Amino acid sequence: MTLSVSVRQAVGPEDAARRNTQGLRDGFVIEGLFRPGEVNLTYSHLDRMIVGGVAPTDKNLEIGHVAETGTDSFLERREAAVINIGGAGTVSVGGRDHSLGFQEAIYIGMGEGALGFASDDPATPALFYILSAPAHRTCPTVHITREMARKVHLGSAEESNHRTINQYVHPDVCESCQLLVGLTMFEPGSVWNTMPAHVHDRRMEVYLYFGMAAATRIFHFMGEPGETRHVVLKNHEAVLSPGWSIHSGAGTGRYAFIWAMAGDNMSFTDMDKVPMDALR
Ligand SMILES: O=C(O)C(=O)C[C@H](O)C(=O)CO
Ligand SMILES: [Zn+2]
Repeated sequence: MTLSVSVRQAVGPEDAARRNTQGLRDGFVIEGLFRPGEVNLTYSHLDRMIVGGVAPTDKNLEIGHVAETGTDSFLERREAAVINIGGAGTVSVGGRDHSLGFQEAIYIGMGEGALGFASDDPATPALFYILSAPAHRTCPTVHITREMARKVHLGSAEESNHRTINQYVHPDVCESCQLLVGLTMFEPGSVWNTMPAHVHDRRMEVYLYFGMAAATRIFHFMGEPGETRHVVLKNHEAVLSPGWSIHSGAGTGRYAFIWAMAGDNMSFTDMDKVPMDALR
């Protein structure tokens, strides 16, 4: 089977607070995203965000019909973004090929038809990370380079959170209906992301952690501010964040992460900051 889809129902805060470690992972953590030669999608009922990984080897892979969307083709009523975090590869959109190098992205507008994926060299396969949300109009498909991303510098070495947020799918870079996508990178020695923490009930969010050594782990914090929990994540694991949950992490070593949001508005800065005294 080259295409598999798993469905995640929405989990509320009271339910999450009662779950043990495995229960939290079952509800929120996405493991095994990049399986060689496969397309692996998770359909989340949080704003109907689809989170996927495609790792082509010697054969090209395709996303055409996805039964869970109830439409003839995957993008009939959806938009998507793809970021490559592996070797060089090609994404075919509506019959046109786009070469994507490491950390390059493509925004794909609604109605573009089937998507094709290929690696330039099966020995160093491309790792295409996919995010897709329902759309209400077609925005132009745009190839987004690392240079095009809007940069926001945050934090400091003293607070161990000196980092740059690279906003790839953002109104200042390209149009989209509801997707906002970016990639956060750290200065050496900085390990904390998104602390002080925030919530945004208007939008869900999903984090994919990558660029980690095999033994590195992320302690990812989630939950309502007064009822926090954590999950321990390794390289290439993603975690879903409902609007009511903080989403913050600390790494035991070097890492980067891709964040993506969908929901009621497109305002990256629309966040409710959580005062330190409110965290428990
Ligand atoms: O490092 C950070 O802080 C982030 O990257 C935060 C995310 O972009 C986010 O949570 C946006 O709502
Ligand atoms: Zn956020």
